[in-house]
Amino acid sequence: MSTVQGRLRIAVQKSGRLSERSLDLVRDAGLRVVKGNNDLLYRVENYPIDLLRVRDDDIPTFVADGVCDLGIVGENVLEEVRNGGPTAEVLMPLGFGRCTLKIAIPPTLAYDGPASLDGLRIATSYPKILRRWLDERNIAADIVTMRGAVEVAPRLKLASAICDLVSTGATLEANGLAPKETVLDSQAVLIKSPVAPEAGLQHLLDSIIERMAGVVSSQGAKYVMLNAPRSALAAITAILPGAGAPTVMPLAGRDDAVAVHAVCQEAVFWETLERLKAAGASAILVLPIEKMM
Ligand SMILES: Nc1ncnc2c1ncn2[C@@H]1O[C@H](COP(=O)(O)OP(=O)(O)OP(=O)(O)O)[C@@H](O)[C@H]1O
Ligand SMILES: O=P(O)(O)OC[C@H]1O[C@H](OP(=O)(O)OP(=O)(O)O)[C@H](O)[C@@H]1O
Ligand SMILES: [Mg+2]
Repeated sequence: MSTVQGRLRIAVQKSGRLSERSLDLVRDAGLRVVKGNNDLLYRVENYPIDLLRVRDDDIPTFVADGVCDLGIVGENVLEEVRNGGPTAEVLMPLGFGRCTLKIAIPPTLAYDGPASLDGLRIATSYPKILRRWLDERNIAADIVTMRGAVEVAPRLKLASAICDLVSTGATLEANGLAPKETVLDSQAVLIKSPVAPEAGLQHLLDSIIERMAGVVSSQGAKYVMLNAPRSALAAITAILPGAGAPTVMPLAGRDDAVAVHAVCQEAVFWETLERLKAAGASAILVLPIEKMM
């Protein structure tokens, strides 16, 4: 049994880059989170659920071992912590915490592809992922494991290259390093324990997962309504970004035109509206979607 005293547990990062968005997801799924005196555990007041707030490195293990039923963690951490034992199941990517694990070098180092790393020392917080990447390419390099501030390693002559997370690239630039290889693309994912909750909580667990999937898929989605000449219907439908089959309805007193309603899964830009208008659409409305299931 993974649960304690009839409550589900969700592991989230306590304080860091994923904390706020993880809490947002939990709240958007309809869970009312109460911050009590206990910093490690936040209670959900409208369901028997607790949020366990921990270091992100511990989340995969907590979920794999059944200490928590669900967890929100970066793919980079999940990959690094992976061992031979039971593993958490990845349910879905969450669309935030996007970053890339990259190998970067100072400009003074000659670089002509991954083979140039042979015989070098590379500093990283992700020794296992890096070792696998190097082994797959038959590169023999030394790995220096650092917990943080990896980007200073070349300046301290601790290593010739680094392998670290990058999003905007500002940290690399500030340290005079240039990215050369992508080792892993990462984002936050929802993970589930292989250990089933007690029978009475299975339904709640399924429902929370379904709600979270709804929150994620409605992110950025828009509801588009417009009027279109019947003759331009095919052209207009083709312009709507990421829309399935739209709903087409008659317009009172107008045989030549229809109303079109569609859920667009991709961003609807001003350019999209201009193209729709040029194709004959009028009275175009773009509305946010609050919930989707
Ligand atoms: N620059 C970035 N941009 C976007 N996402 C990032 C960036 N750096 C890291 N991340 C993602 O956010 C996760 C958490 O990053 P953070 O820096 O808060 O971790 P941490 O310092 O290891 O925190 P903890 O104290 O929980 O161990 C990373 O594992 C990664 O998935
Ligand atoms: O490409 P950038 O946008 O500059 O982001 C990259 C930086 O972000 C991460 O560190 P973070 O700021 O989370 O601090 P940490 O090293 O203390 O975890 C990562 O380790 C890099 O240092
Ligand atoms: Mg960490």
